[in-house]
Amino acid sequence: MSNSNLSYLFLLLLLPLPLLLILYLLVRPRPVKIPIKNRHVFITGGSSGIGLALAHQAASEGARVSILARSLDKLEQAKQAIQLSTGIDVAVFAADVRDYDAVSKAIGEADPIDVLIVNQGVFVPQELEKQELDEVKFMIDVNLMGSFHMIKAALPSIKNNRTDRGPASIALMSSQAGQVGIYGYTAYSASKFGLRGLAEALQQEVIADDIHVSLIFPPDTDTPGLVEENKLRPQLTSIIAASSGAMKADEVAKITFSGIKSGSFIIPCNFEGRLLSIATAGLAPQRSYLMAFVEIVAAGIARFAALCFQWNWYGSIEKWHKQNRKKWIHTSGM
Ligand SMILES: NC(=O)C1=CN([C@@H]2O[C@H](COP(=O)(O)OP(=O)(O)OC[C@H]3O[C@@H](n4cnc5c(N)ncnc54)[C@H](OP(=O)(O)O)[C@@H]3O)[C@@H](O)[C@H]2O)C=CC1
Ligand SMILES: CCCCCCCCCCCCCCCC(=O)[C@@H](N)CO
Repeated sequence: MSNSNLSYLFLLLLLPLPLLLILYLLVRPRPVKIPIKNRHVFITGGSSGIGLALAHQAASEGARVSILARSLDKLEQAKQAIQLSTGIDVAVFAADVRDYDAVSKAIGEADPIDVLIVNQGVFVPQELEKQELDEVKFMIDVNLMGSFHMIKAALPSIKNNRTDRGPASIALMSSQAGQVGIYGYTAYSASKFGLRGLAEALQQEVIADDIHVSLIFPPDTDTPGLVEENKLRPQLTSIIAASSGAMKADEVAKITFSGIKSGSFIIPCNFEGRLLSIATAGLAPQRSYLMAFVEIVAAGIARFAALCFQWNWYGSIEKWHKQNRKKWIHTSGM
């Protein structure tokens, strides 16, 4: 290469630097580190699946841990399992997140909270046309209203009584189905998209109190909840959800805590999740100037990738309908 070509190459490599510098000065809220050790982590839905893995992880990182769910039996089992593997004594609270009085009572009895993880969730996949409104309401009530109840009840204590007045966190368990609507998930996706509106608005309201909001977006994760879900899932739901690789609850828990500790607003869990988060960055807060840089540079490509996924999904839907029409013609003897 000639000398002048080399200097062009050099200039080209320098081109992103001003943008990086601008982003470094620009991103809000500012970066933050949220400690976990010796602090009180309160996890809803902590007796099973992802919540239980979160409780194990928190205990193993030296946190004080509380878990809340409906069934006292499952809570006691979880408590014993965590005690056995980490030696940490977990506090348990039996309450239904749909019952605000029961939630407030639990929060009143618990120690002041430093990190609240609102993880409880229910999922009944079915086409809206077939789904009873009771089921729709059940998902909205547990996943969305239940999260409001938890946050509303816990906020005063997080704000005023937390350990050492250090930075606090409120983390909400969404789903990749809370970033893109998926066949069979009208109610579930709506409940999880709702959490994002809640989280974006809440972050602006609590930033002055040094409280930091996170949203976690896992793909299909191997849990007792997923085993139940799989018994009901429409075939197309499974086909489309398989666009993102499945994970273990332990992996999701590890990623969740590293995201919470770095104050990330959006916490993707796998490679597809990172793509999805770039494609749906929207007006979400971003503390990392490097991630902000990636979002800006990759925006066009991510939109193109999103359109490719939609092409693939609508192709599956079309194919499924064609096959089923054939079956129908066949069975009805036409
Ligand atoms: N597994 C997956 O594929 C994915 C899950 N998610 C989300 O992760 C979260 C956890 O899911 P997962 O671990 O699979 O679920 P599980 O069904 O394994 O566990 C759910 C937990 O929530 C509790 N819970 C359910 N309803 C209520 C209620 N009304 N009040 C209080 N607690 C309740 C359950 O205990 P109890 O029944 O005793 O109340 C249990 O502890 C959910 O928000 C889910 O939407 C996101 C993406 C993928
Ligand atoms: C740029 C474009 C990137 C595209 C990647 C797209 C992948 C989307 C897959 C969505 C999977 C939804 C799983 C829901 C899991 C869940 O919440 C239920 N198991 C209930 O718990």
